Amino acid sequence: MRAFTGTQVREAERPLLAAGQGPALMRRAAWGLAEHVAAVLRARGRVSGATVAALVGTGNNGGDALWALAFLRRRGVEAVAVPVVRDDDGAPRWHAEGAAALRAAEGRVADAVPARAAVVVDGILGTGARGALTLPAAARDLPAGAVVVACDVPSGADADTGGVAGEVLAAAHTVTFGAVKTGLLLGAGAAAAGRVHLVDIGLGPHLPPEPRTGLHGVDRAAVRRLHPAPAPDAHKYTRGVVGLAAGSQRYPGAAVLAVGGALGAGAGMAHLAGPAAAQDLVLAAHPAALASADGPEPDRADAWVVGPGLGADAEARARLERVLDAVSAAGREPAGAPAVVVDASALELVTAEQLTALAASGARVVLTPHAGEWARLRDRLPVAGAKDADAGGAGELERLRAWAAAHRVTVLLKGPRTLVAAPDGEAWLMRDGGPALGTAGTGDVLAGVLGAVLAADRARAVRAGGPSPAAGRPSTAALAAAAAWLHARAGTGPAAGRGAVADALPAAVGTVTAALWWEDDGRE
Ligand SMILES: NC(=O)C1=CN([C@@H]2O[C@H](COP(=O)(O)OP(=O)(O)OC[C@H]3O[C@@H](n4cnc5c(N)ncnc54)[C@H](O)[C@@H]3O)[C@@H](O)[C@H]2O)[C@@H](O)CC1
Repeated sequence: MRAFTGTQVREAERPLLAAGQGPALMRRAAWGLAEHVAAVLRARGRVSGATVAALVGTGNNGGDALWALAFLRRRGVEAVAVPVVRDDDGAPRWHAEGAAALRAAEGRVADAVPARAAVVVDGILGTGARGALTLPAAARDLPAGAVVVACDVPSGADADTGGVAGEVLAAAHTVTFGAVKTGLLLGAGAAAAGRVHLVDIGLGPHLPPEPRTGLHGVDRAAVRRLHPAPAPDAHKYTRGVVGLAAGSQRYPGAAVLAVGGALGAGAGMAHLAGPAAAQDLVLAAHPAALASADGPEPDRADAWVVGPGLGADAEARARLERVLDAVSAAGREPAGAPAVVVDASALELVTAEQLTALAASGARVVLTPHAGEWARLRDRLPVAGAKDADAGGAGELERLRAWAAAHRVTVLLKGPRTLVAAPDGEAWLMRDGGPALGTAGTGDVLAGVLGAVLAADRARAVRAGGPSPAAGRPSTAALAAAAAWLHARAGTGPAAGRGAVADALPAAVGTVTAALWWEDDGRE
């Protein structure tokens, strides 16, 4: 799935409209809308005899709603159109052909939504909305039991950003046309959209093809491609070695969680670089792990995870530097630089110069802040244009993209929904997380999972003859999204431990990864 801004969808429609296909597109959209409304009615009882009202605005969004009412009328629905704008002479100001279709189907026009309405279609505003909306009176007192189904976009939500400048009409379902709009997935727009259903109206070939536009969604099938089962002849080195600079005298537990995440996600080897206290805990919890003061040999690691439980003292800074030096040095080796995950404490320490050096080394670099770390990162390493954007919706996405581009690193912003943005603008949204993962320590596990996913990718590339960004190699942002999906499934799916405490998460990651890899040969 890839979502596009409302503006991109309007661009895609333009040649079709110029070719006179507007009415056909509208009928296709309205047909899909009517189908979804009928499904809602069926789930609640009968279609025929039910009442559906539509709040109808002045533009094509209202036109869709009028056509949908006309189609529903033919299925025995009582169809009631409520115009939200009337001219001085009292005539509704709305889509003329849509209104004619409704009249021909013997639909009604009323000033208010009847109390018996089972569904209210919101056809007030779609992608043509500009600025703040004040809800019309007819949208204020809807019958308590009526299900609101938004036509294309919930009125009041910005189809590009998900921002809501004024009022918004919250829906249980949004039936959207041509492509999922980013504003339905982000910010307040996502909250107002309810469940999103896509109706294909044939825009596919006209939408921008480049991966850096739009917003990618991640699902199980994508993760199977991005983090595939090891090759039949795989061994620990070809499955990827993860080095972890994690844990400290003060925070040894973070090392246990990060190492657990890496092992759970199937790393061939996880090797802690840390102080004695962290080494002891890691080995007690994960006998399969290695632990030493310095971690793997610089040319052995396929990915480094630096930061969980590192602390903020001079020693932490020195450990971060050691990892970054090792990565930059390895960048000159034939095998190229290992990937780096910069997490937790390391996000508070890393400098702009270090990020520049990492980018120059050719390493895949992913920073994994949560909201608080992201705010501090932006303050500490500011980027022009990325500061004042509206943080409520896709403003956040644009800010992430701008920051990632300026520092030439991929950023994974974790939270109930996780956004990933790459320097070239490629962006991913992972929506399967949620509050179950909002406890201390889950981020450490994610850092380890991401380390394993990046390490496996590099090890595959080395085997294939070199880690240069050969065609067909997945993007860093895609790999980061895959790691976030594994982590979210582990925290929220059937594999999640009771109470969803981070301590149980690595084992759940193992269950999810094993199911992903071996399900076809019955080893689940
Ligand atoms: N263009 C196309 O090819 C297709 C468009 N479709 C529908 O058309 C919609 C876009 O239609 P339009 O471009 O006519 O735009 P809309 O119907 O979204 O809104 C435009 C109207 O709303 C008014 N308006 C804008 N902002 C307002 C605000 N803040 N408060 C009050 N009134 C405001 C404008 O003055 C204008 O009259 C899409 O969302 C979709 O539902 C579909 O029929 C599919 C095909």
